[in-house]
Amino acid sequence: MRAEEQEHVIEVTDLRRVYGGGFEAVRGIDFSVRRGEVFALLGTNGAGKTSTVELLEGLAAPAGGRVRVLGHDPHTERAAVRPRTGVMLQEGGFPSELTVAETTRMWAGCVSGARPAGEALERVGLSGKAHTRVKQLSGGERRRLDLALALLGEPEVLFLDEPTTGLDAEGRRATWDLVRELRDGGTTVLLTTHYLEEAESLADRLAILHRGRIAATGTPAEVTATQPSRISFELPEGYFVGDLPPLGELGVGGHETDGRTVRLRTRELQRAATALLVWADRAGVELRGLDVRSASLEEAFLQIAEHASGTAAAGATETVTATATAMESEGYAA
Ligand SMILES: Nc1ncnc2c1ncn2[C@@H]1O[C@H](COP(=O)(O)OP(=O)(O)OP(=O)(O)O)[C@@H](O)[C@H]1O
Repeated sequence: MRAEEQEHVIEVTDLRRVYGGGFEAVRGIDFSVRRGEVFALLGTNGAGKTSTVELLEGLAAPAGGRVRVLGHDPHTERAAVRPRTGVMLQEGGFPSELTVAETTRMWAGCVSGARPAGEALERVGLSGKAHTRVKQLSGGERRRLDLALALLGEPEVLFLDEPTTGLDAEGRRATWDLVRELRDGGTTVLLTTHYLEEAESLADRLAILHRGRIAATGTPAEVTATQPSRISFELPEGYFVGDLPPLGELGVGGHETDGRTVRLRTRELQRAATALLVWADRAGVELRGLDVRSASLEEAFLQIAEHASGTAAAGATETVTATATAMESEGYAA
C-alpha cells in the first residue's frame, strides 16, 4: 500500500454533539477514513448520522472531541477544507424556479476551479434535464442534481448524506457506479445510508451508529462475521430434533422450531452442515427446504441494533447538562 493511501483524510476522536436543551446526539465516537476509501455510516433513524456528517463538513462545532478533515479542523479552518471537499446534504434546497443548468452554473460560480456545468450534469445522467425547472424534477432527479453540484469542484473528499434515497433501482445502481468510479480515481467518500445492500456493496469499511454511539465497525465482512450463520430445513417425517446428531457437538449455538421447520445457528457452518448432510445420507432421508447461509449485513445490523437497544435502554433518555461552551453555536439550539 502506498504511503498516501494510508493517510487518514478523516479522523474523528471522541466526537460529541449536543443540541439545545442538552440532548447529546453524538456521544463520543471514534473512526478514521483513509484516502481513497468509501466509508459508510449506518444507523437507525435518529442514530446521529447527519449530526456527525455536519460536524465533518464544518457546519457546526463539536461539543467535545476532535475532528480533522485533510489535517484541518473543518469548523475553524473552513477556508482550508471547504474547497477540497464536496457536500451532498439530505435536502438540497435550491431555488425551484431556476432550471437545472442555471442552478448548476450558479453553484459553479461559488466553487473555485469548478468543472463545466454540462460535464457535471453528464456525469450524473441529467444532461437531458438541463432546461427543466428544479421544481419539475422528480425526487430521484433532485438527488442526482445534488450529487452533480457536490462534484463540481472535483473534491478530494466527498460527503454524501443518503445519496440514493428516493432513487429507483436503476438510479441507485448508476450512483453506486459513479461512487466506485470516484473512489477508483482516488476520491475519499463518506456516505450515510439506510440501505444495507448499498453499504455492503460500496463500502470498504463502515460503522453502525446507534443512539449516538458506534455499535460496530469494520469491513462489511468483519461486521457480518460477528453474527452466526444459519441452517434451516424441514425435519423428515417421523423424526424429532432429538434424533439429529448432538447439536452442541456440531458447533450449533442455538435452534428454533416452527412446526416441522428447524432453524440452527452456528459459527461453524461447514462442520455443522457437513455433519447434518452425512446424518441425512446415512438415515436415507431428504432434508426438504434445506437453506444454508452466512449472516447478511442486514441480520448483523438488526442484531446489533437490538442488542444495543437492550444495553443502552438505561441511557436512552440520557441528556447532558451541557455547558454554554459545549452548545451548538450555529442556530441548532432549540
Ligand atoms: N436541531 C436539532 N435540535 C435538537 N435535536 C436534534 C436536532 N437535529 C437532530 N436532533 C436529534 O438528534 C438525533 C440524531 O439526529 P440525526 O439527524 O443526526 O440522526 P440520523 O441518524 O441522521 O437519522 P435519520 O436516519 O433519521 O436521518 C435525533 O434524536 C434528532 O431528533
